[in-house]
Amino acid sequence: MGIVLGANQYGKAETRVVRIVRDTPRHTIRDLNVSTALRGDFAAAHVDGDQAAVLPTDTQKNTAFAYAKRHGVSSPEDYALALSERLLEAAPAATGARVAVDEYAWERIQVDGTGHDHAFVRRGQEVRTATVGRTREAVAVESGFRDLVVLKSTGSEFKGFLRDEYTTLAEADDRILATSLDATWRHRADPEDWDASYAAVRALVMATFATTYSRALQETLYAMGRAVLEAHDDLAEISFSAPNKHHFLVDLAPFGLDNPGEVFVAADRPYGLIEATVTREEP
Ligand SMILES: O=c1[nH]c(=O)c2[nH]c(=O)[nH]c2[nH]1
Repeated sequence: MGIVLGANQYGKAETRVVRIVRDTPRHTIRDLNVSTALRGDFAAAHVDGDQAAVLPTDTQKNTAFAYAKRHGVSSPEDYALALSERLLEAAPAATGARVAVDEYAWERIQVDGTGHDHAFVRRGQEVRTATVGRTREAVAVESGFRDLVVLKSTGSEFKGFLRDEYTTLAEADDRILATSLDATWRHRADPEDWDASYAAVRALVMATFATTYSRALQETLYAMGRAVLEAHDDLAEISFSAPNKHHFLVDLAPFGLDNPGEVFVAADRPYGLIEATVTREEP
């Protein structure tokens, strides 16, 4: 039996691109981590050592910087759309390009109640993500975030679960629910404003987390997904990955203290990992 090359792709991972707009004294900043990959007919490079069709990863990195200037970064999605188009143009052997962008948010430093023109502080919350997958026929855009850490100190229970001889978990009527949420959502139409679309989905996810009584993290994920798809007709699907950051009640009885849901130990590992996609029914 012969040996053949299977699936392959190549590109430059984690190019750190920082774009400042300084046309006026009030600057803006977009801080990106950009990964590009090409796939297609690159068999000769693998099998014969022939680089004729290979657009170097160094060039892909340079293009990421050049496009931050030429095209600009009005949003991670818009930038990734432009960069993916250019990479397909530049590499005729490629059938597909994938551009994945992480964005780190900065906000203006407040001085005497106003945001400074050119001094910023890193906003330490989630990382925003955008991924464009482009072929010569089609383009798909996914937006999302990683590591949005949220917690509610009541309004969450977990009970009525299946028990067997290895089950020791006590039923919880009122527990802490905490997670470091990852989410990605797939667009079926481009919104007018990528930043506004991102902000709206993020806000809705958080509001639903806050206001939905949770009988399990599974129910919370579904509620968040349903709320997003109901409100945003332009989205096809949303997926969540949510580690259940367990908070266990500490037994303070040895110290003569009661503990009605006040002192917890935040456990590190292991953690439950709850994942779900919420999608639309086939027509
Ligand atoms: O929200 C939860 N879902 C589970 O499936 C689960 N399993 C578990 O032990 N605790 C929890 N919590």
